[in-house]
Amino acid sequence: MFFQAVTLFPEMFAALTEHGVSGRALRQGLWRFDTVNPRQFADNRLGYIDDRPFGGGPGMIMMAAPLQAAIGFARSRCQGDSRVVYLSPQGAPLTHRRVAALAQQPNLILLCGRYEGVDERVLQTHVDEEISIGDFVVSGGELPAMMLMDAVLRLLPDVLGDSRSAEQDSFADGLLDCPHYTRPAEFDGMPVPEVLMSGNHAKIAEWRLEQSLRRTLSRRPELLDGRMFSPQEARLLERIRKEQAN
Ligand SMILES: c1cc(-c2cnc[nH]2)ccn1
Repeated sequence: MFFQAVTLFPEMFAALTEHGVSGRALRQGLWRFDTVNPRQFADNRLGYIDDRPFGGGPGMIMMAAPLQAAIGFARSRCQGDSRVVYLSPQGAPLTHRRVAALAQQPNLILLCGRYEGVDERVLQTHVDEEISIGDFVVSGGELPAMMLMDAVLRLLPDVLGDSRSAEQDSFADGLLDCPHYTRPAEFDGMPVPEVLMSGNHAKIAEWRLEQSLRRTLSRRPELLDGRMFSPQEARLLERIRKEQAN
């Protein structure tokens, strides 16, 4: 996977490239990263890359030409297909399913806007999809881009070192994750659920699945809409729903 970020703040991406699982994987060569700063493509002496919005209104808009040139340069560095993603509150919500699809791409170019946004004409001609990480506005696309990158990188082979971790993540099976515990066995007078100390791996797995179903049903019931259930999941759901009905 070759990630490129079109960004006015390339140094922000150190959060991913110099730290944690993603930084280690980068050093191991499991993925590649580079940035392109639109300011180097400004077609004026002072490096302007934004201007006032036609029609008036607050703030500035990023101009189309420097962004188009930056995206073109990023694409020229890709071997094979590349996909351009613009991070914006107007985009389609990022879900695990979308992350898994993006993880299949060899080259992803992430366009990070600043100011009040970017000229619509570059979105219409050079962006393949718009993605939102939530219904809120932040100062720019860089943090949303890093969240998308982190979620994608966790799904790449060998990045986590233990593939079970990604499978256990919330949403990996369409359910919220179960509760987790570690030492001490009693903390602040609160014990660890006995089943987790039993050494019975089948019972532990069933307890964890039941907890995931309970948590999903109570916190995000819409995630269960249209989802297929295994016989074990259906049995556990039936038991939970009966219990809640009484
Ligand atoms: C993706 C991008 C953004 C965003 C980009 N620039 C300001 N906010 C917000 C949510 N999801």
